[in-house]
Amino acid sequence: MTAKLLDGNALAKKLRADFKTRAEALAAQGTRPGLAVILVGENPASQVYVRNKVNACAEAGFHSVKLDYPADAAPAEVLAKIAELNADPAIHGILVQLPLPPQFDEDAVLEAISPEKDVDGFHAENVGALMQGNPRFLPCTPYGVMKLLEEAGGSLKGKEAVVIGRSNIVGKPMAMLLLHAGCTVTVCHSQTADLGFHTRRADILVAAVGRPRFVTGDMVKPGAVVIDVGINRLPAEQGGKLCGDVDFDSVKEVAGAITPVPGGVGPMTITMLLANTLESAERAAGQ
Ligand SMILES: NC(=O)C1=CN([C@@H]2O[C@H](COP(=O)(O)OP(=O)(O)OC[C@H]3O[C@@H](n4cnc5c(N)ncnc54)[C@H](OP(=O)(O)O)[C@@H]3O)[C@@H](O)[C@H]2O)C=CC1
Ligand SMILES: Nc1nc(=O)c2c([nH]1)NC[C@@H]1CN(c3ccc(C(=O)N[C@@H](CCC(=O)O)C(=O)O)cc3)C=[N+]21
Ligand SMILES: [Mg+2]
Repeated sequence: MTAKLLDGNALAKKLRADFKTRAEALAAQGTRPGLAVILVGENPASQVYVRNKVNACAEAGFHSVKLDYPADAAPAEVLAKIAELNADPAIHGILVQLPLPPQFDEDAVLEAISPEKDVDGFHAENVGALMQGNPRFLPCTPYGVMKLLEEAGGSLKGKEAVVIGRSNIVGKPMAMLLLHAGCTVTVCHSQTADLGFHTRRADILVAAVGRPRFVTGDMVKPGAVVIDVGINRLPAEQGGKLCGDVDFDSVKEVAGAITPVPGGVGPMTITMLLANTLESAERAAGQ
């Protein structure tokens, strides 16, 4: 292995210790940071992430509430709960786990969250603010990736960054943060002609594709920083393990630095959710 391992668990641990100190200080003044997580349906992967989020809150001394709804829940019921949480002074962050079941209009649900409590950064007002360069909350996964890049060291200015994926929750905000950091950014997707041409030019390569081991060593520029956002569960006959969108074994021999899965971007996503919730609580307390 030639690549340096970018350890998301270690960085998450370091940052969360600081958040805990700040949360205790704020609580001593009467404001304990509070996060509400809404989960609709029984998707087992979503249940794991939501449980991780709630546990992370408890460890950092945050207040949290987990609200579970059955897969056939009426959208009006969830929207009424969001309105209640918007008005609840003990709650500084509201997260609705995506994807939602088909009877829901996802955009309508995201717009119902108060932008001041939208710690995912998915509300249209916050997406617009990010694009204009005045972000209120940075979306957690791209924010976590920026922290990992900081840890990798070196300036981002003038670097070639290539993002594979253009979703609203990862690819697009990731490209925006890299652009603001001074990278020259290319966004690739399923219609990109000659993906390898782009990826082999990348000093920083971010894979958010949703396909196991999609990025192989031959697609990577020697010395590049490779960030694996993908979370894929392999079928039972292949061991049932989690794996990323990057073929770790071949890419680690070419890249200069690489994130593992698990233990890379995933724990940093949860960490930046805590960061945003704390920030929101500090704003609510007038700090
Ligand atoms: N670690 C974490 O904290 C998080 C991890 N994830 C994981 O990250 C991955 C991506 O998530 P998300 O963005 O929501 O996924 P989406 O399915 O919404 O987006 C995937 C993107 O990959 C593109 N794509 C698909 N196939 C190809 C291909 N053959 N060549 C080039 N591009 C392709 C799609 O292109 P097109 O737009 O043309 O369809 C799309 O833009 C998933 O594995 C997900 O589980 C997601 C969120 C947080
Ligand atoms: N409104 C909303 N906000 C999100 O931030 C959001 C979402 N919906 N829907 C789904 C994706 C996915 N996501 C992950 C978070 C943590 C891990 C994580 O902790 N991963 C661990 C392993 C977890 C495991 O063992 O399964 C790791 O990579 O080490 C993974 C994925 C947040 N998402
Ligand atoms: Mg999607």
